[in-house]
Amino acid sequence: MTEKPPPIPRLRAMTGLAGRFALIGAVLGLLAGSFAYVAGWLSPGRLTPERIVDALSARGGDPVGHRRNHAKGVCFTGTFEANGAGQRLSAAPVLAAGRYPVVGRFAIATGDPQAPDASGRVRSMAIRVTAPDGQEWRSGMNAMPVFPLATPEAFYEQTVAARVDPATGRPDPQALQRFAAAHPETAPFVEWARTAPWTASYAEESYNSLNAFRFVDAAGVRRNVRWSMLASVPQQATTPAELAKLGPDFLAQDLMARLREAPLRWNLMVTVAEPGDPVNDPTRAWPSEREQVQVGTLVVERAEAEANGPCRDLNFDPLVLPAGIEPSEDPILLARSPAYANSFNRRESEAGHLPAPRPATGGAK
Ligand code: HEM
Repeated sequence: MTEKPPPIPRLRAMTGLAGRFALIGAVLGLLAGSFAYVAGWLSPGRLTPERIVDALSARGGDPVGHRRNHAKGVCFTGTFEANGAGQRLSAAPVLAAGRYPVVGRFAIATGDPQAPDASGRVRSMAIRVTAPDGQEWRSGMNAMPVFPLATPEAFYEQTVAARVDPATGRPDPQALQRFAAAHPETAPFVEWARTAPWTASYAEESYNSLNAFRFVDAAGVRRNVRWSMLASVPQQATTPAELAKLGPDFLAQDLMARLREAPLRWNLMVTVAEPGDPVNDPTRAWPSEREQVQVGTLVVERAEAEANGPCRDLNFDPLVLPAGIEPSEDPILLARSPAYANSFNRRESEAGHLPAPRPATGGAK
């Protein structure tokens, strides 16, 4: 039997090198494949954050330099005063009795940063509460009791159906009707939009998490919850026709006028689900008799125009949560985080179109 001569050192070095190149090539190929997968190139029909935000951007004119949804808003700063009652439900540091700084934003759910305020049926409050150890609780809440849709796919389809037809300046009514007929789950939201009073003030609205989350107490016990910021200013019902007479920007003007007189307060109420309550479907409200715990008060002290305000470069990603608060498996909630990141990346990279030059200190967050 003849033995194979050992490879000469140079050849051995080369085969070693070829092996390493092959490995690097394989790793690069895998990486490229994963990027292509995430970007949706391998399955053009798949719904990606990019496609959702493209659809939001295409409803009217693309709001370059602005949020692709809730594009018109105003920044605020204030304090969350936790009373400690929330600690029974969650070990989150911002629920331990104490006062924590807040940066927030009120907005209307529109794709147009110049939309007249009277056109905004859905108003919102977003907050970032920071604990002394740096942990943050970010939350985006809307002033309606339920969300219209239960899946990101339905959200996407509705956004496409609501696209403004350049010929008429309005969405195609037939496309909207077809969408509504195919989505009976929108009924509770539609009923709210038809019957709930319109108000002339962000201060008169209460704001709801709509998605469910999980509170984890110090012993590791998990409970399904939703939360609401309850207004302390009574509602004064008005009509869209009356609101239109107040000019396009009455919401920010009203907020600033009120804050020149005194701070504004909202009570943070946590609602605890019972077994069987729908946790992964924000179109369905929970029964009104569920346990509610008031865990603190949001005190809004100061409002500033968004153009150069402290909320402009913030992403109120609802999955930035402190230890003690976890997401549910609600597909809408899980789709929000990557869509907000995509919208955030677009607007932050459109520096020339930002509402005002970026301040010298402090970048995007
Ligand atoms: C699949 C469902 C949803 C999608 C794709 C979506 C998408 C978006 C996007 C892209 C933004 C702009 C983010 C940014 O540039 O910072 C936004 C803002 C916002 N969304 Fe949603 N959203 C969804 C569902 C919801 C739900 C269920 C709520 C519940 C309350 C909500 C509340 C808000 C609020 C409050 C803002 C404004 C945040 C701010 O003031 O910066 N969204 N949404």
